[in-house]
Amino acid sequence: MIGLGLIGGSVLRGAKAAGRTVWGATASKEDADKARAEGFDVVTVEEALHRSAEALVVLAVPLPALPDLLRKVPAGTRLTDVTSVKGPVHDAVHRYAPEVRFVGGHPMAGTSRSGWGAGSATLFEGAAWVVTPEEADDHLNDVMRLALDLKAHVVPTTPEEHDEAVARISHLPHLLAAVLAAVGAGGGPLALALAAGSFGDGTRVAGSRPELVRAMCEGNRDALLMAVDDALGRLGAARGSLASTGGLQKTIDAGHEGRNALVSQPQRSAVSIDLSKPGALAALRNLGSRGGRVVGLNGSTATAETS
Ligand SMILES: O=C(O)C(=O)C[C@]1(C(=O)O)C=C[C@@H](O)C=C1
Repeated sequence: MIGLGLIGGSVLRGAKAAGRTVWGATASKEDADKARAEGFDVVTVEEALHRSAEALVVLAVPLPALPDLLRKVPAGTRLTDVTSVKGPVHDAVHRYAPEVRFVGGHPMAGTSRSGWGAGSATLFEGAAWVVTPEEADDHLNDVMRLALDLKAHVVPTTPEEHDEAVARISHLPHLLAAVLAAVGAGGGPLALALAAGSFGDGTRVAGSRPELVRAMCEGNRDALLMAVDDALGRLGAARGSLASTGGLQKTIDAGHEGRNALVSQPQRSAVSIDLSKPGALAALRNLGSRGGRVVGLNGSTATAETS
């Protein structure tokens, strides 16, 4: 594990709790000291990469730190990551570490707190863990096994589809939370004194570390711009309705439907995917694109649920 912040620290703790042999490395002395105090084996980044020949290496560093790190990764290393954007990470791996074996990863869990102290072994329980494989092979199986050990379910897809989806459901919400928090605070002390559930829920992630949010949003610029345009179009229509034309109900109904689709439990059917057969990669991507997920792995057979 390289990077021992919220996500890296949680993967390290969860993997240890699942009975794996783990070690971590971080450039942050503060996170390293805290992890060592909890009994974790923390080494230098160089030592972690040196030990990496037999290990699955998880990179949990912010996107801007990846190129320098990737240049140091030995050829043949089995690598995954937890970065919230996938297209730029795949591009960086192809460019700076073309000889490594890489499966992109993104666990869909977090809190607005950061650093080793905010992590927990159970952070990923019940969460979606995206994988963006370029091949269906033993390395992909190892990455999926890690996610399943941490009690997440695996959603396989392509980097492009991932980036478009998370622009809508993660990066845009962070921007909207920032805007909403600023608008609310603009109402002064009375507005903040009255703030209750809706303001608190809608602005929670505005409490995240600003530089991490910026890196996340800028890392997915193109897809996020499209999501922002969609949001501005809807907000503009809502404003027009409110100011003059009527029809506000349409905007609110569309939101109500979107929320219902999120909270309603889809009917899921169980399927098996033989990962040793040609066509397994397409079958996995197809599963994920339709909202399905892998929930178990037995040898080279994935147990999956379609939605
Ligand atoms: O729950 C939170 O605090 C989060 O922000 C988690 C969240 C998100 O839901 O947008 C944020 C970034 C991660 O890459 C995945 C998930």
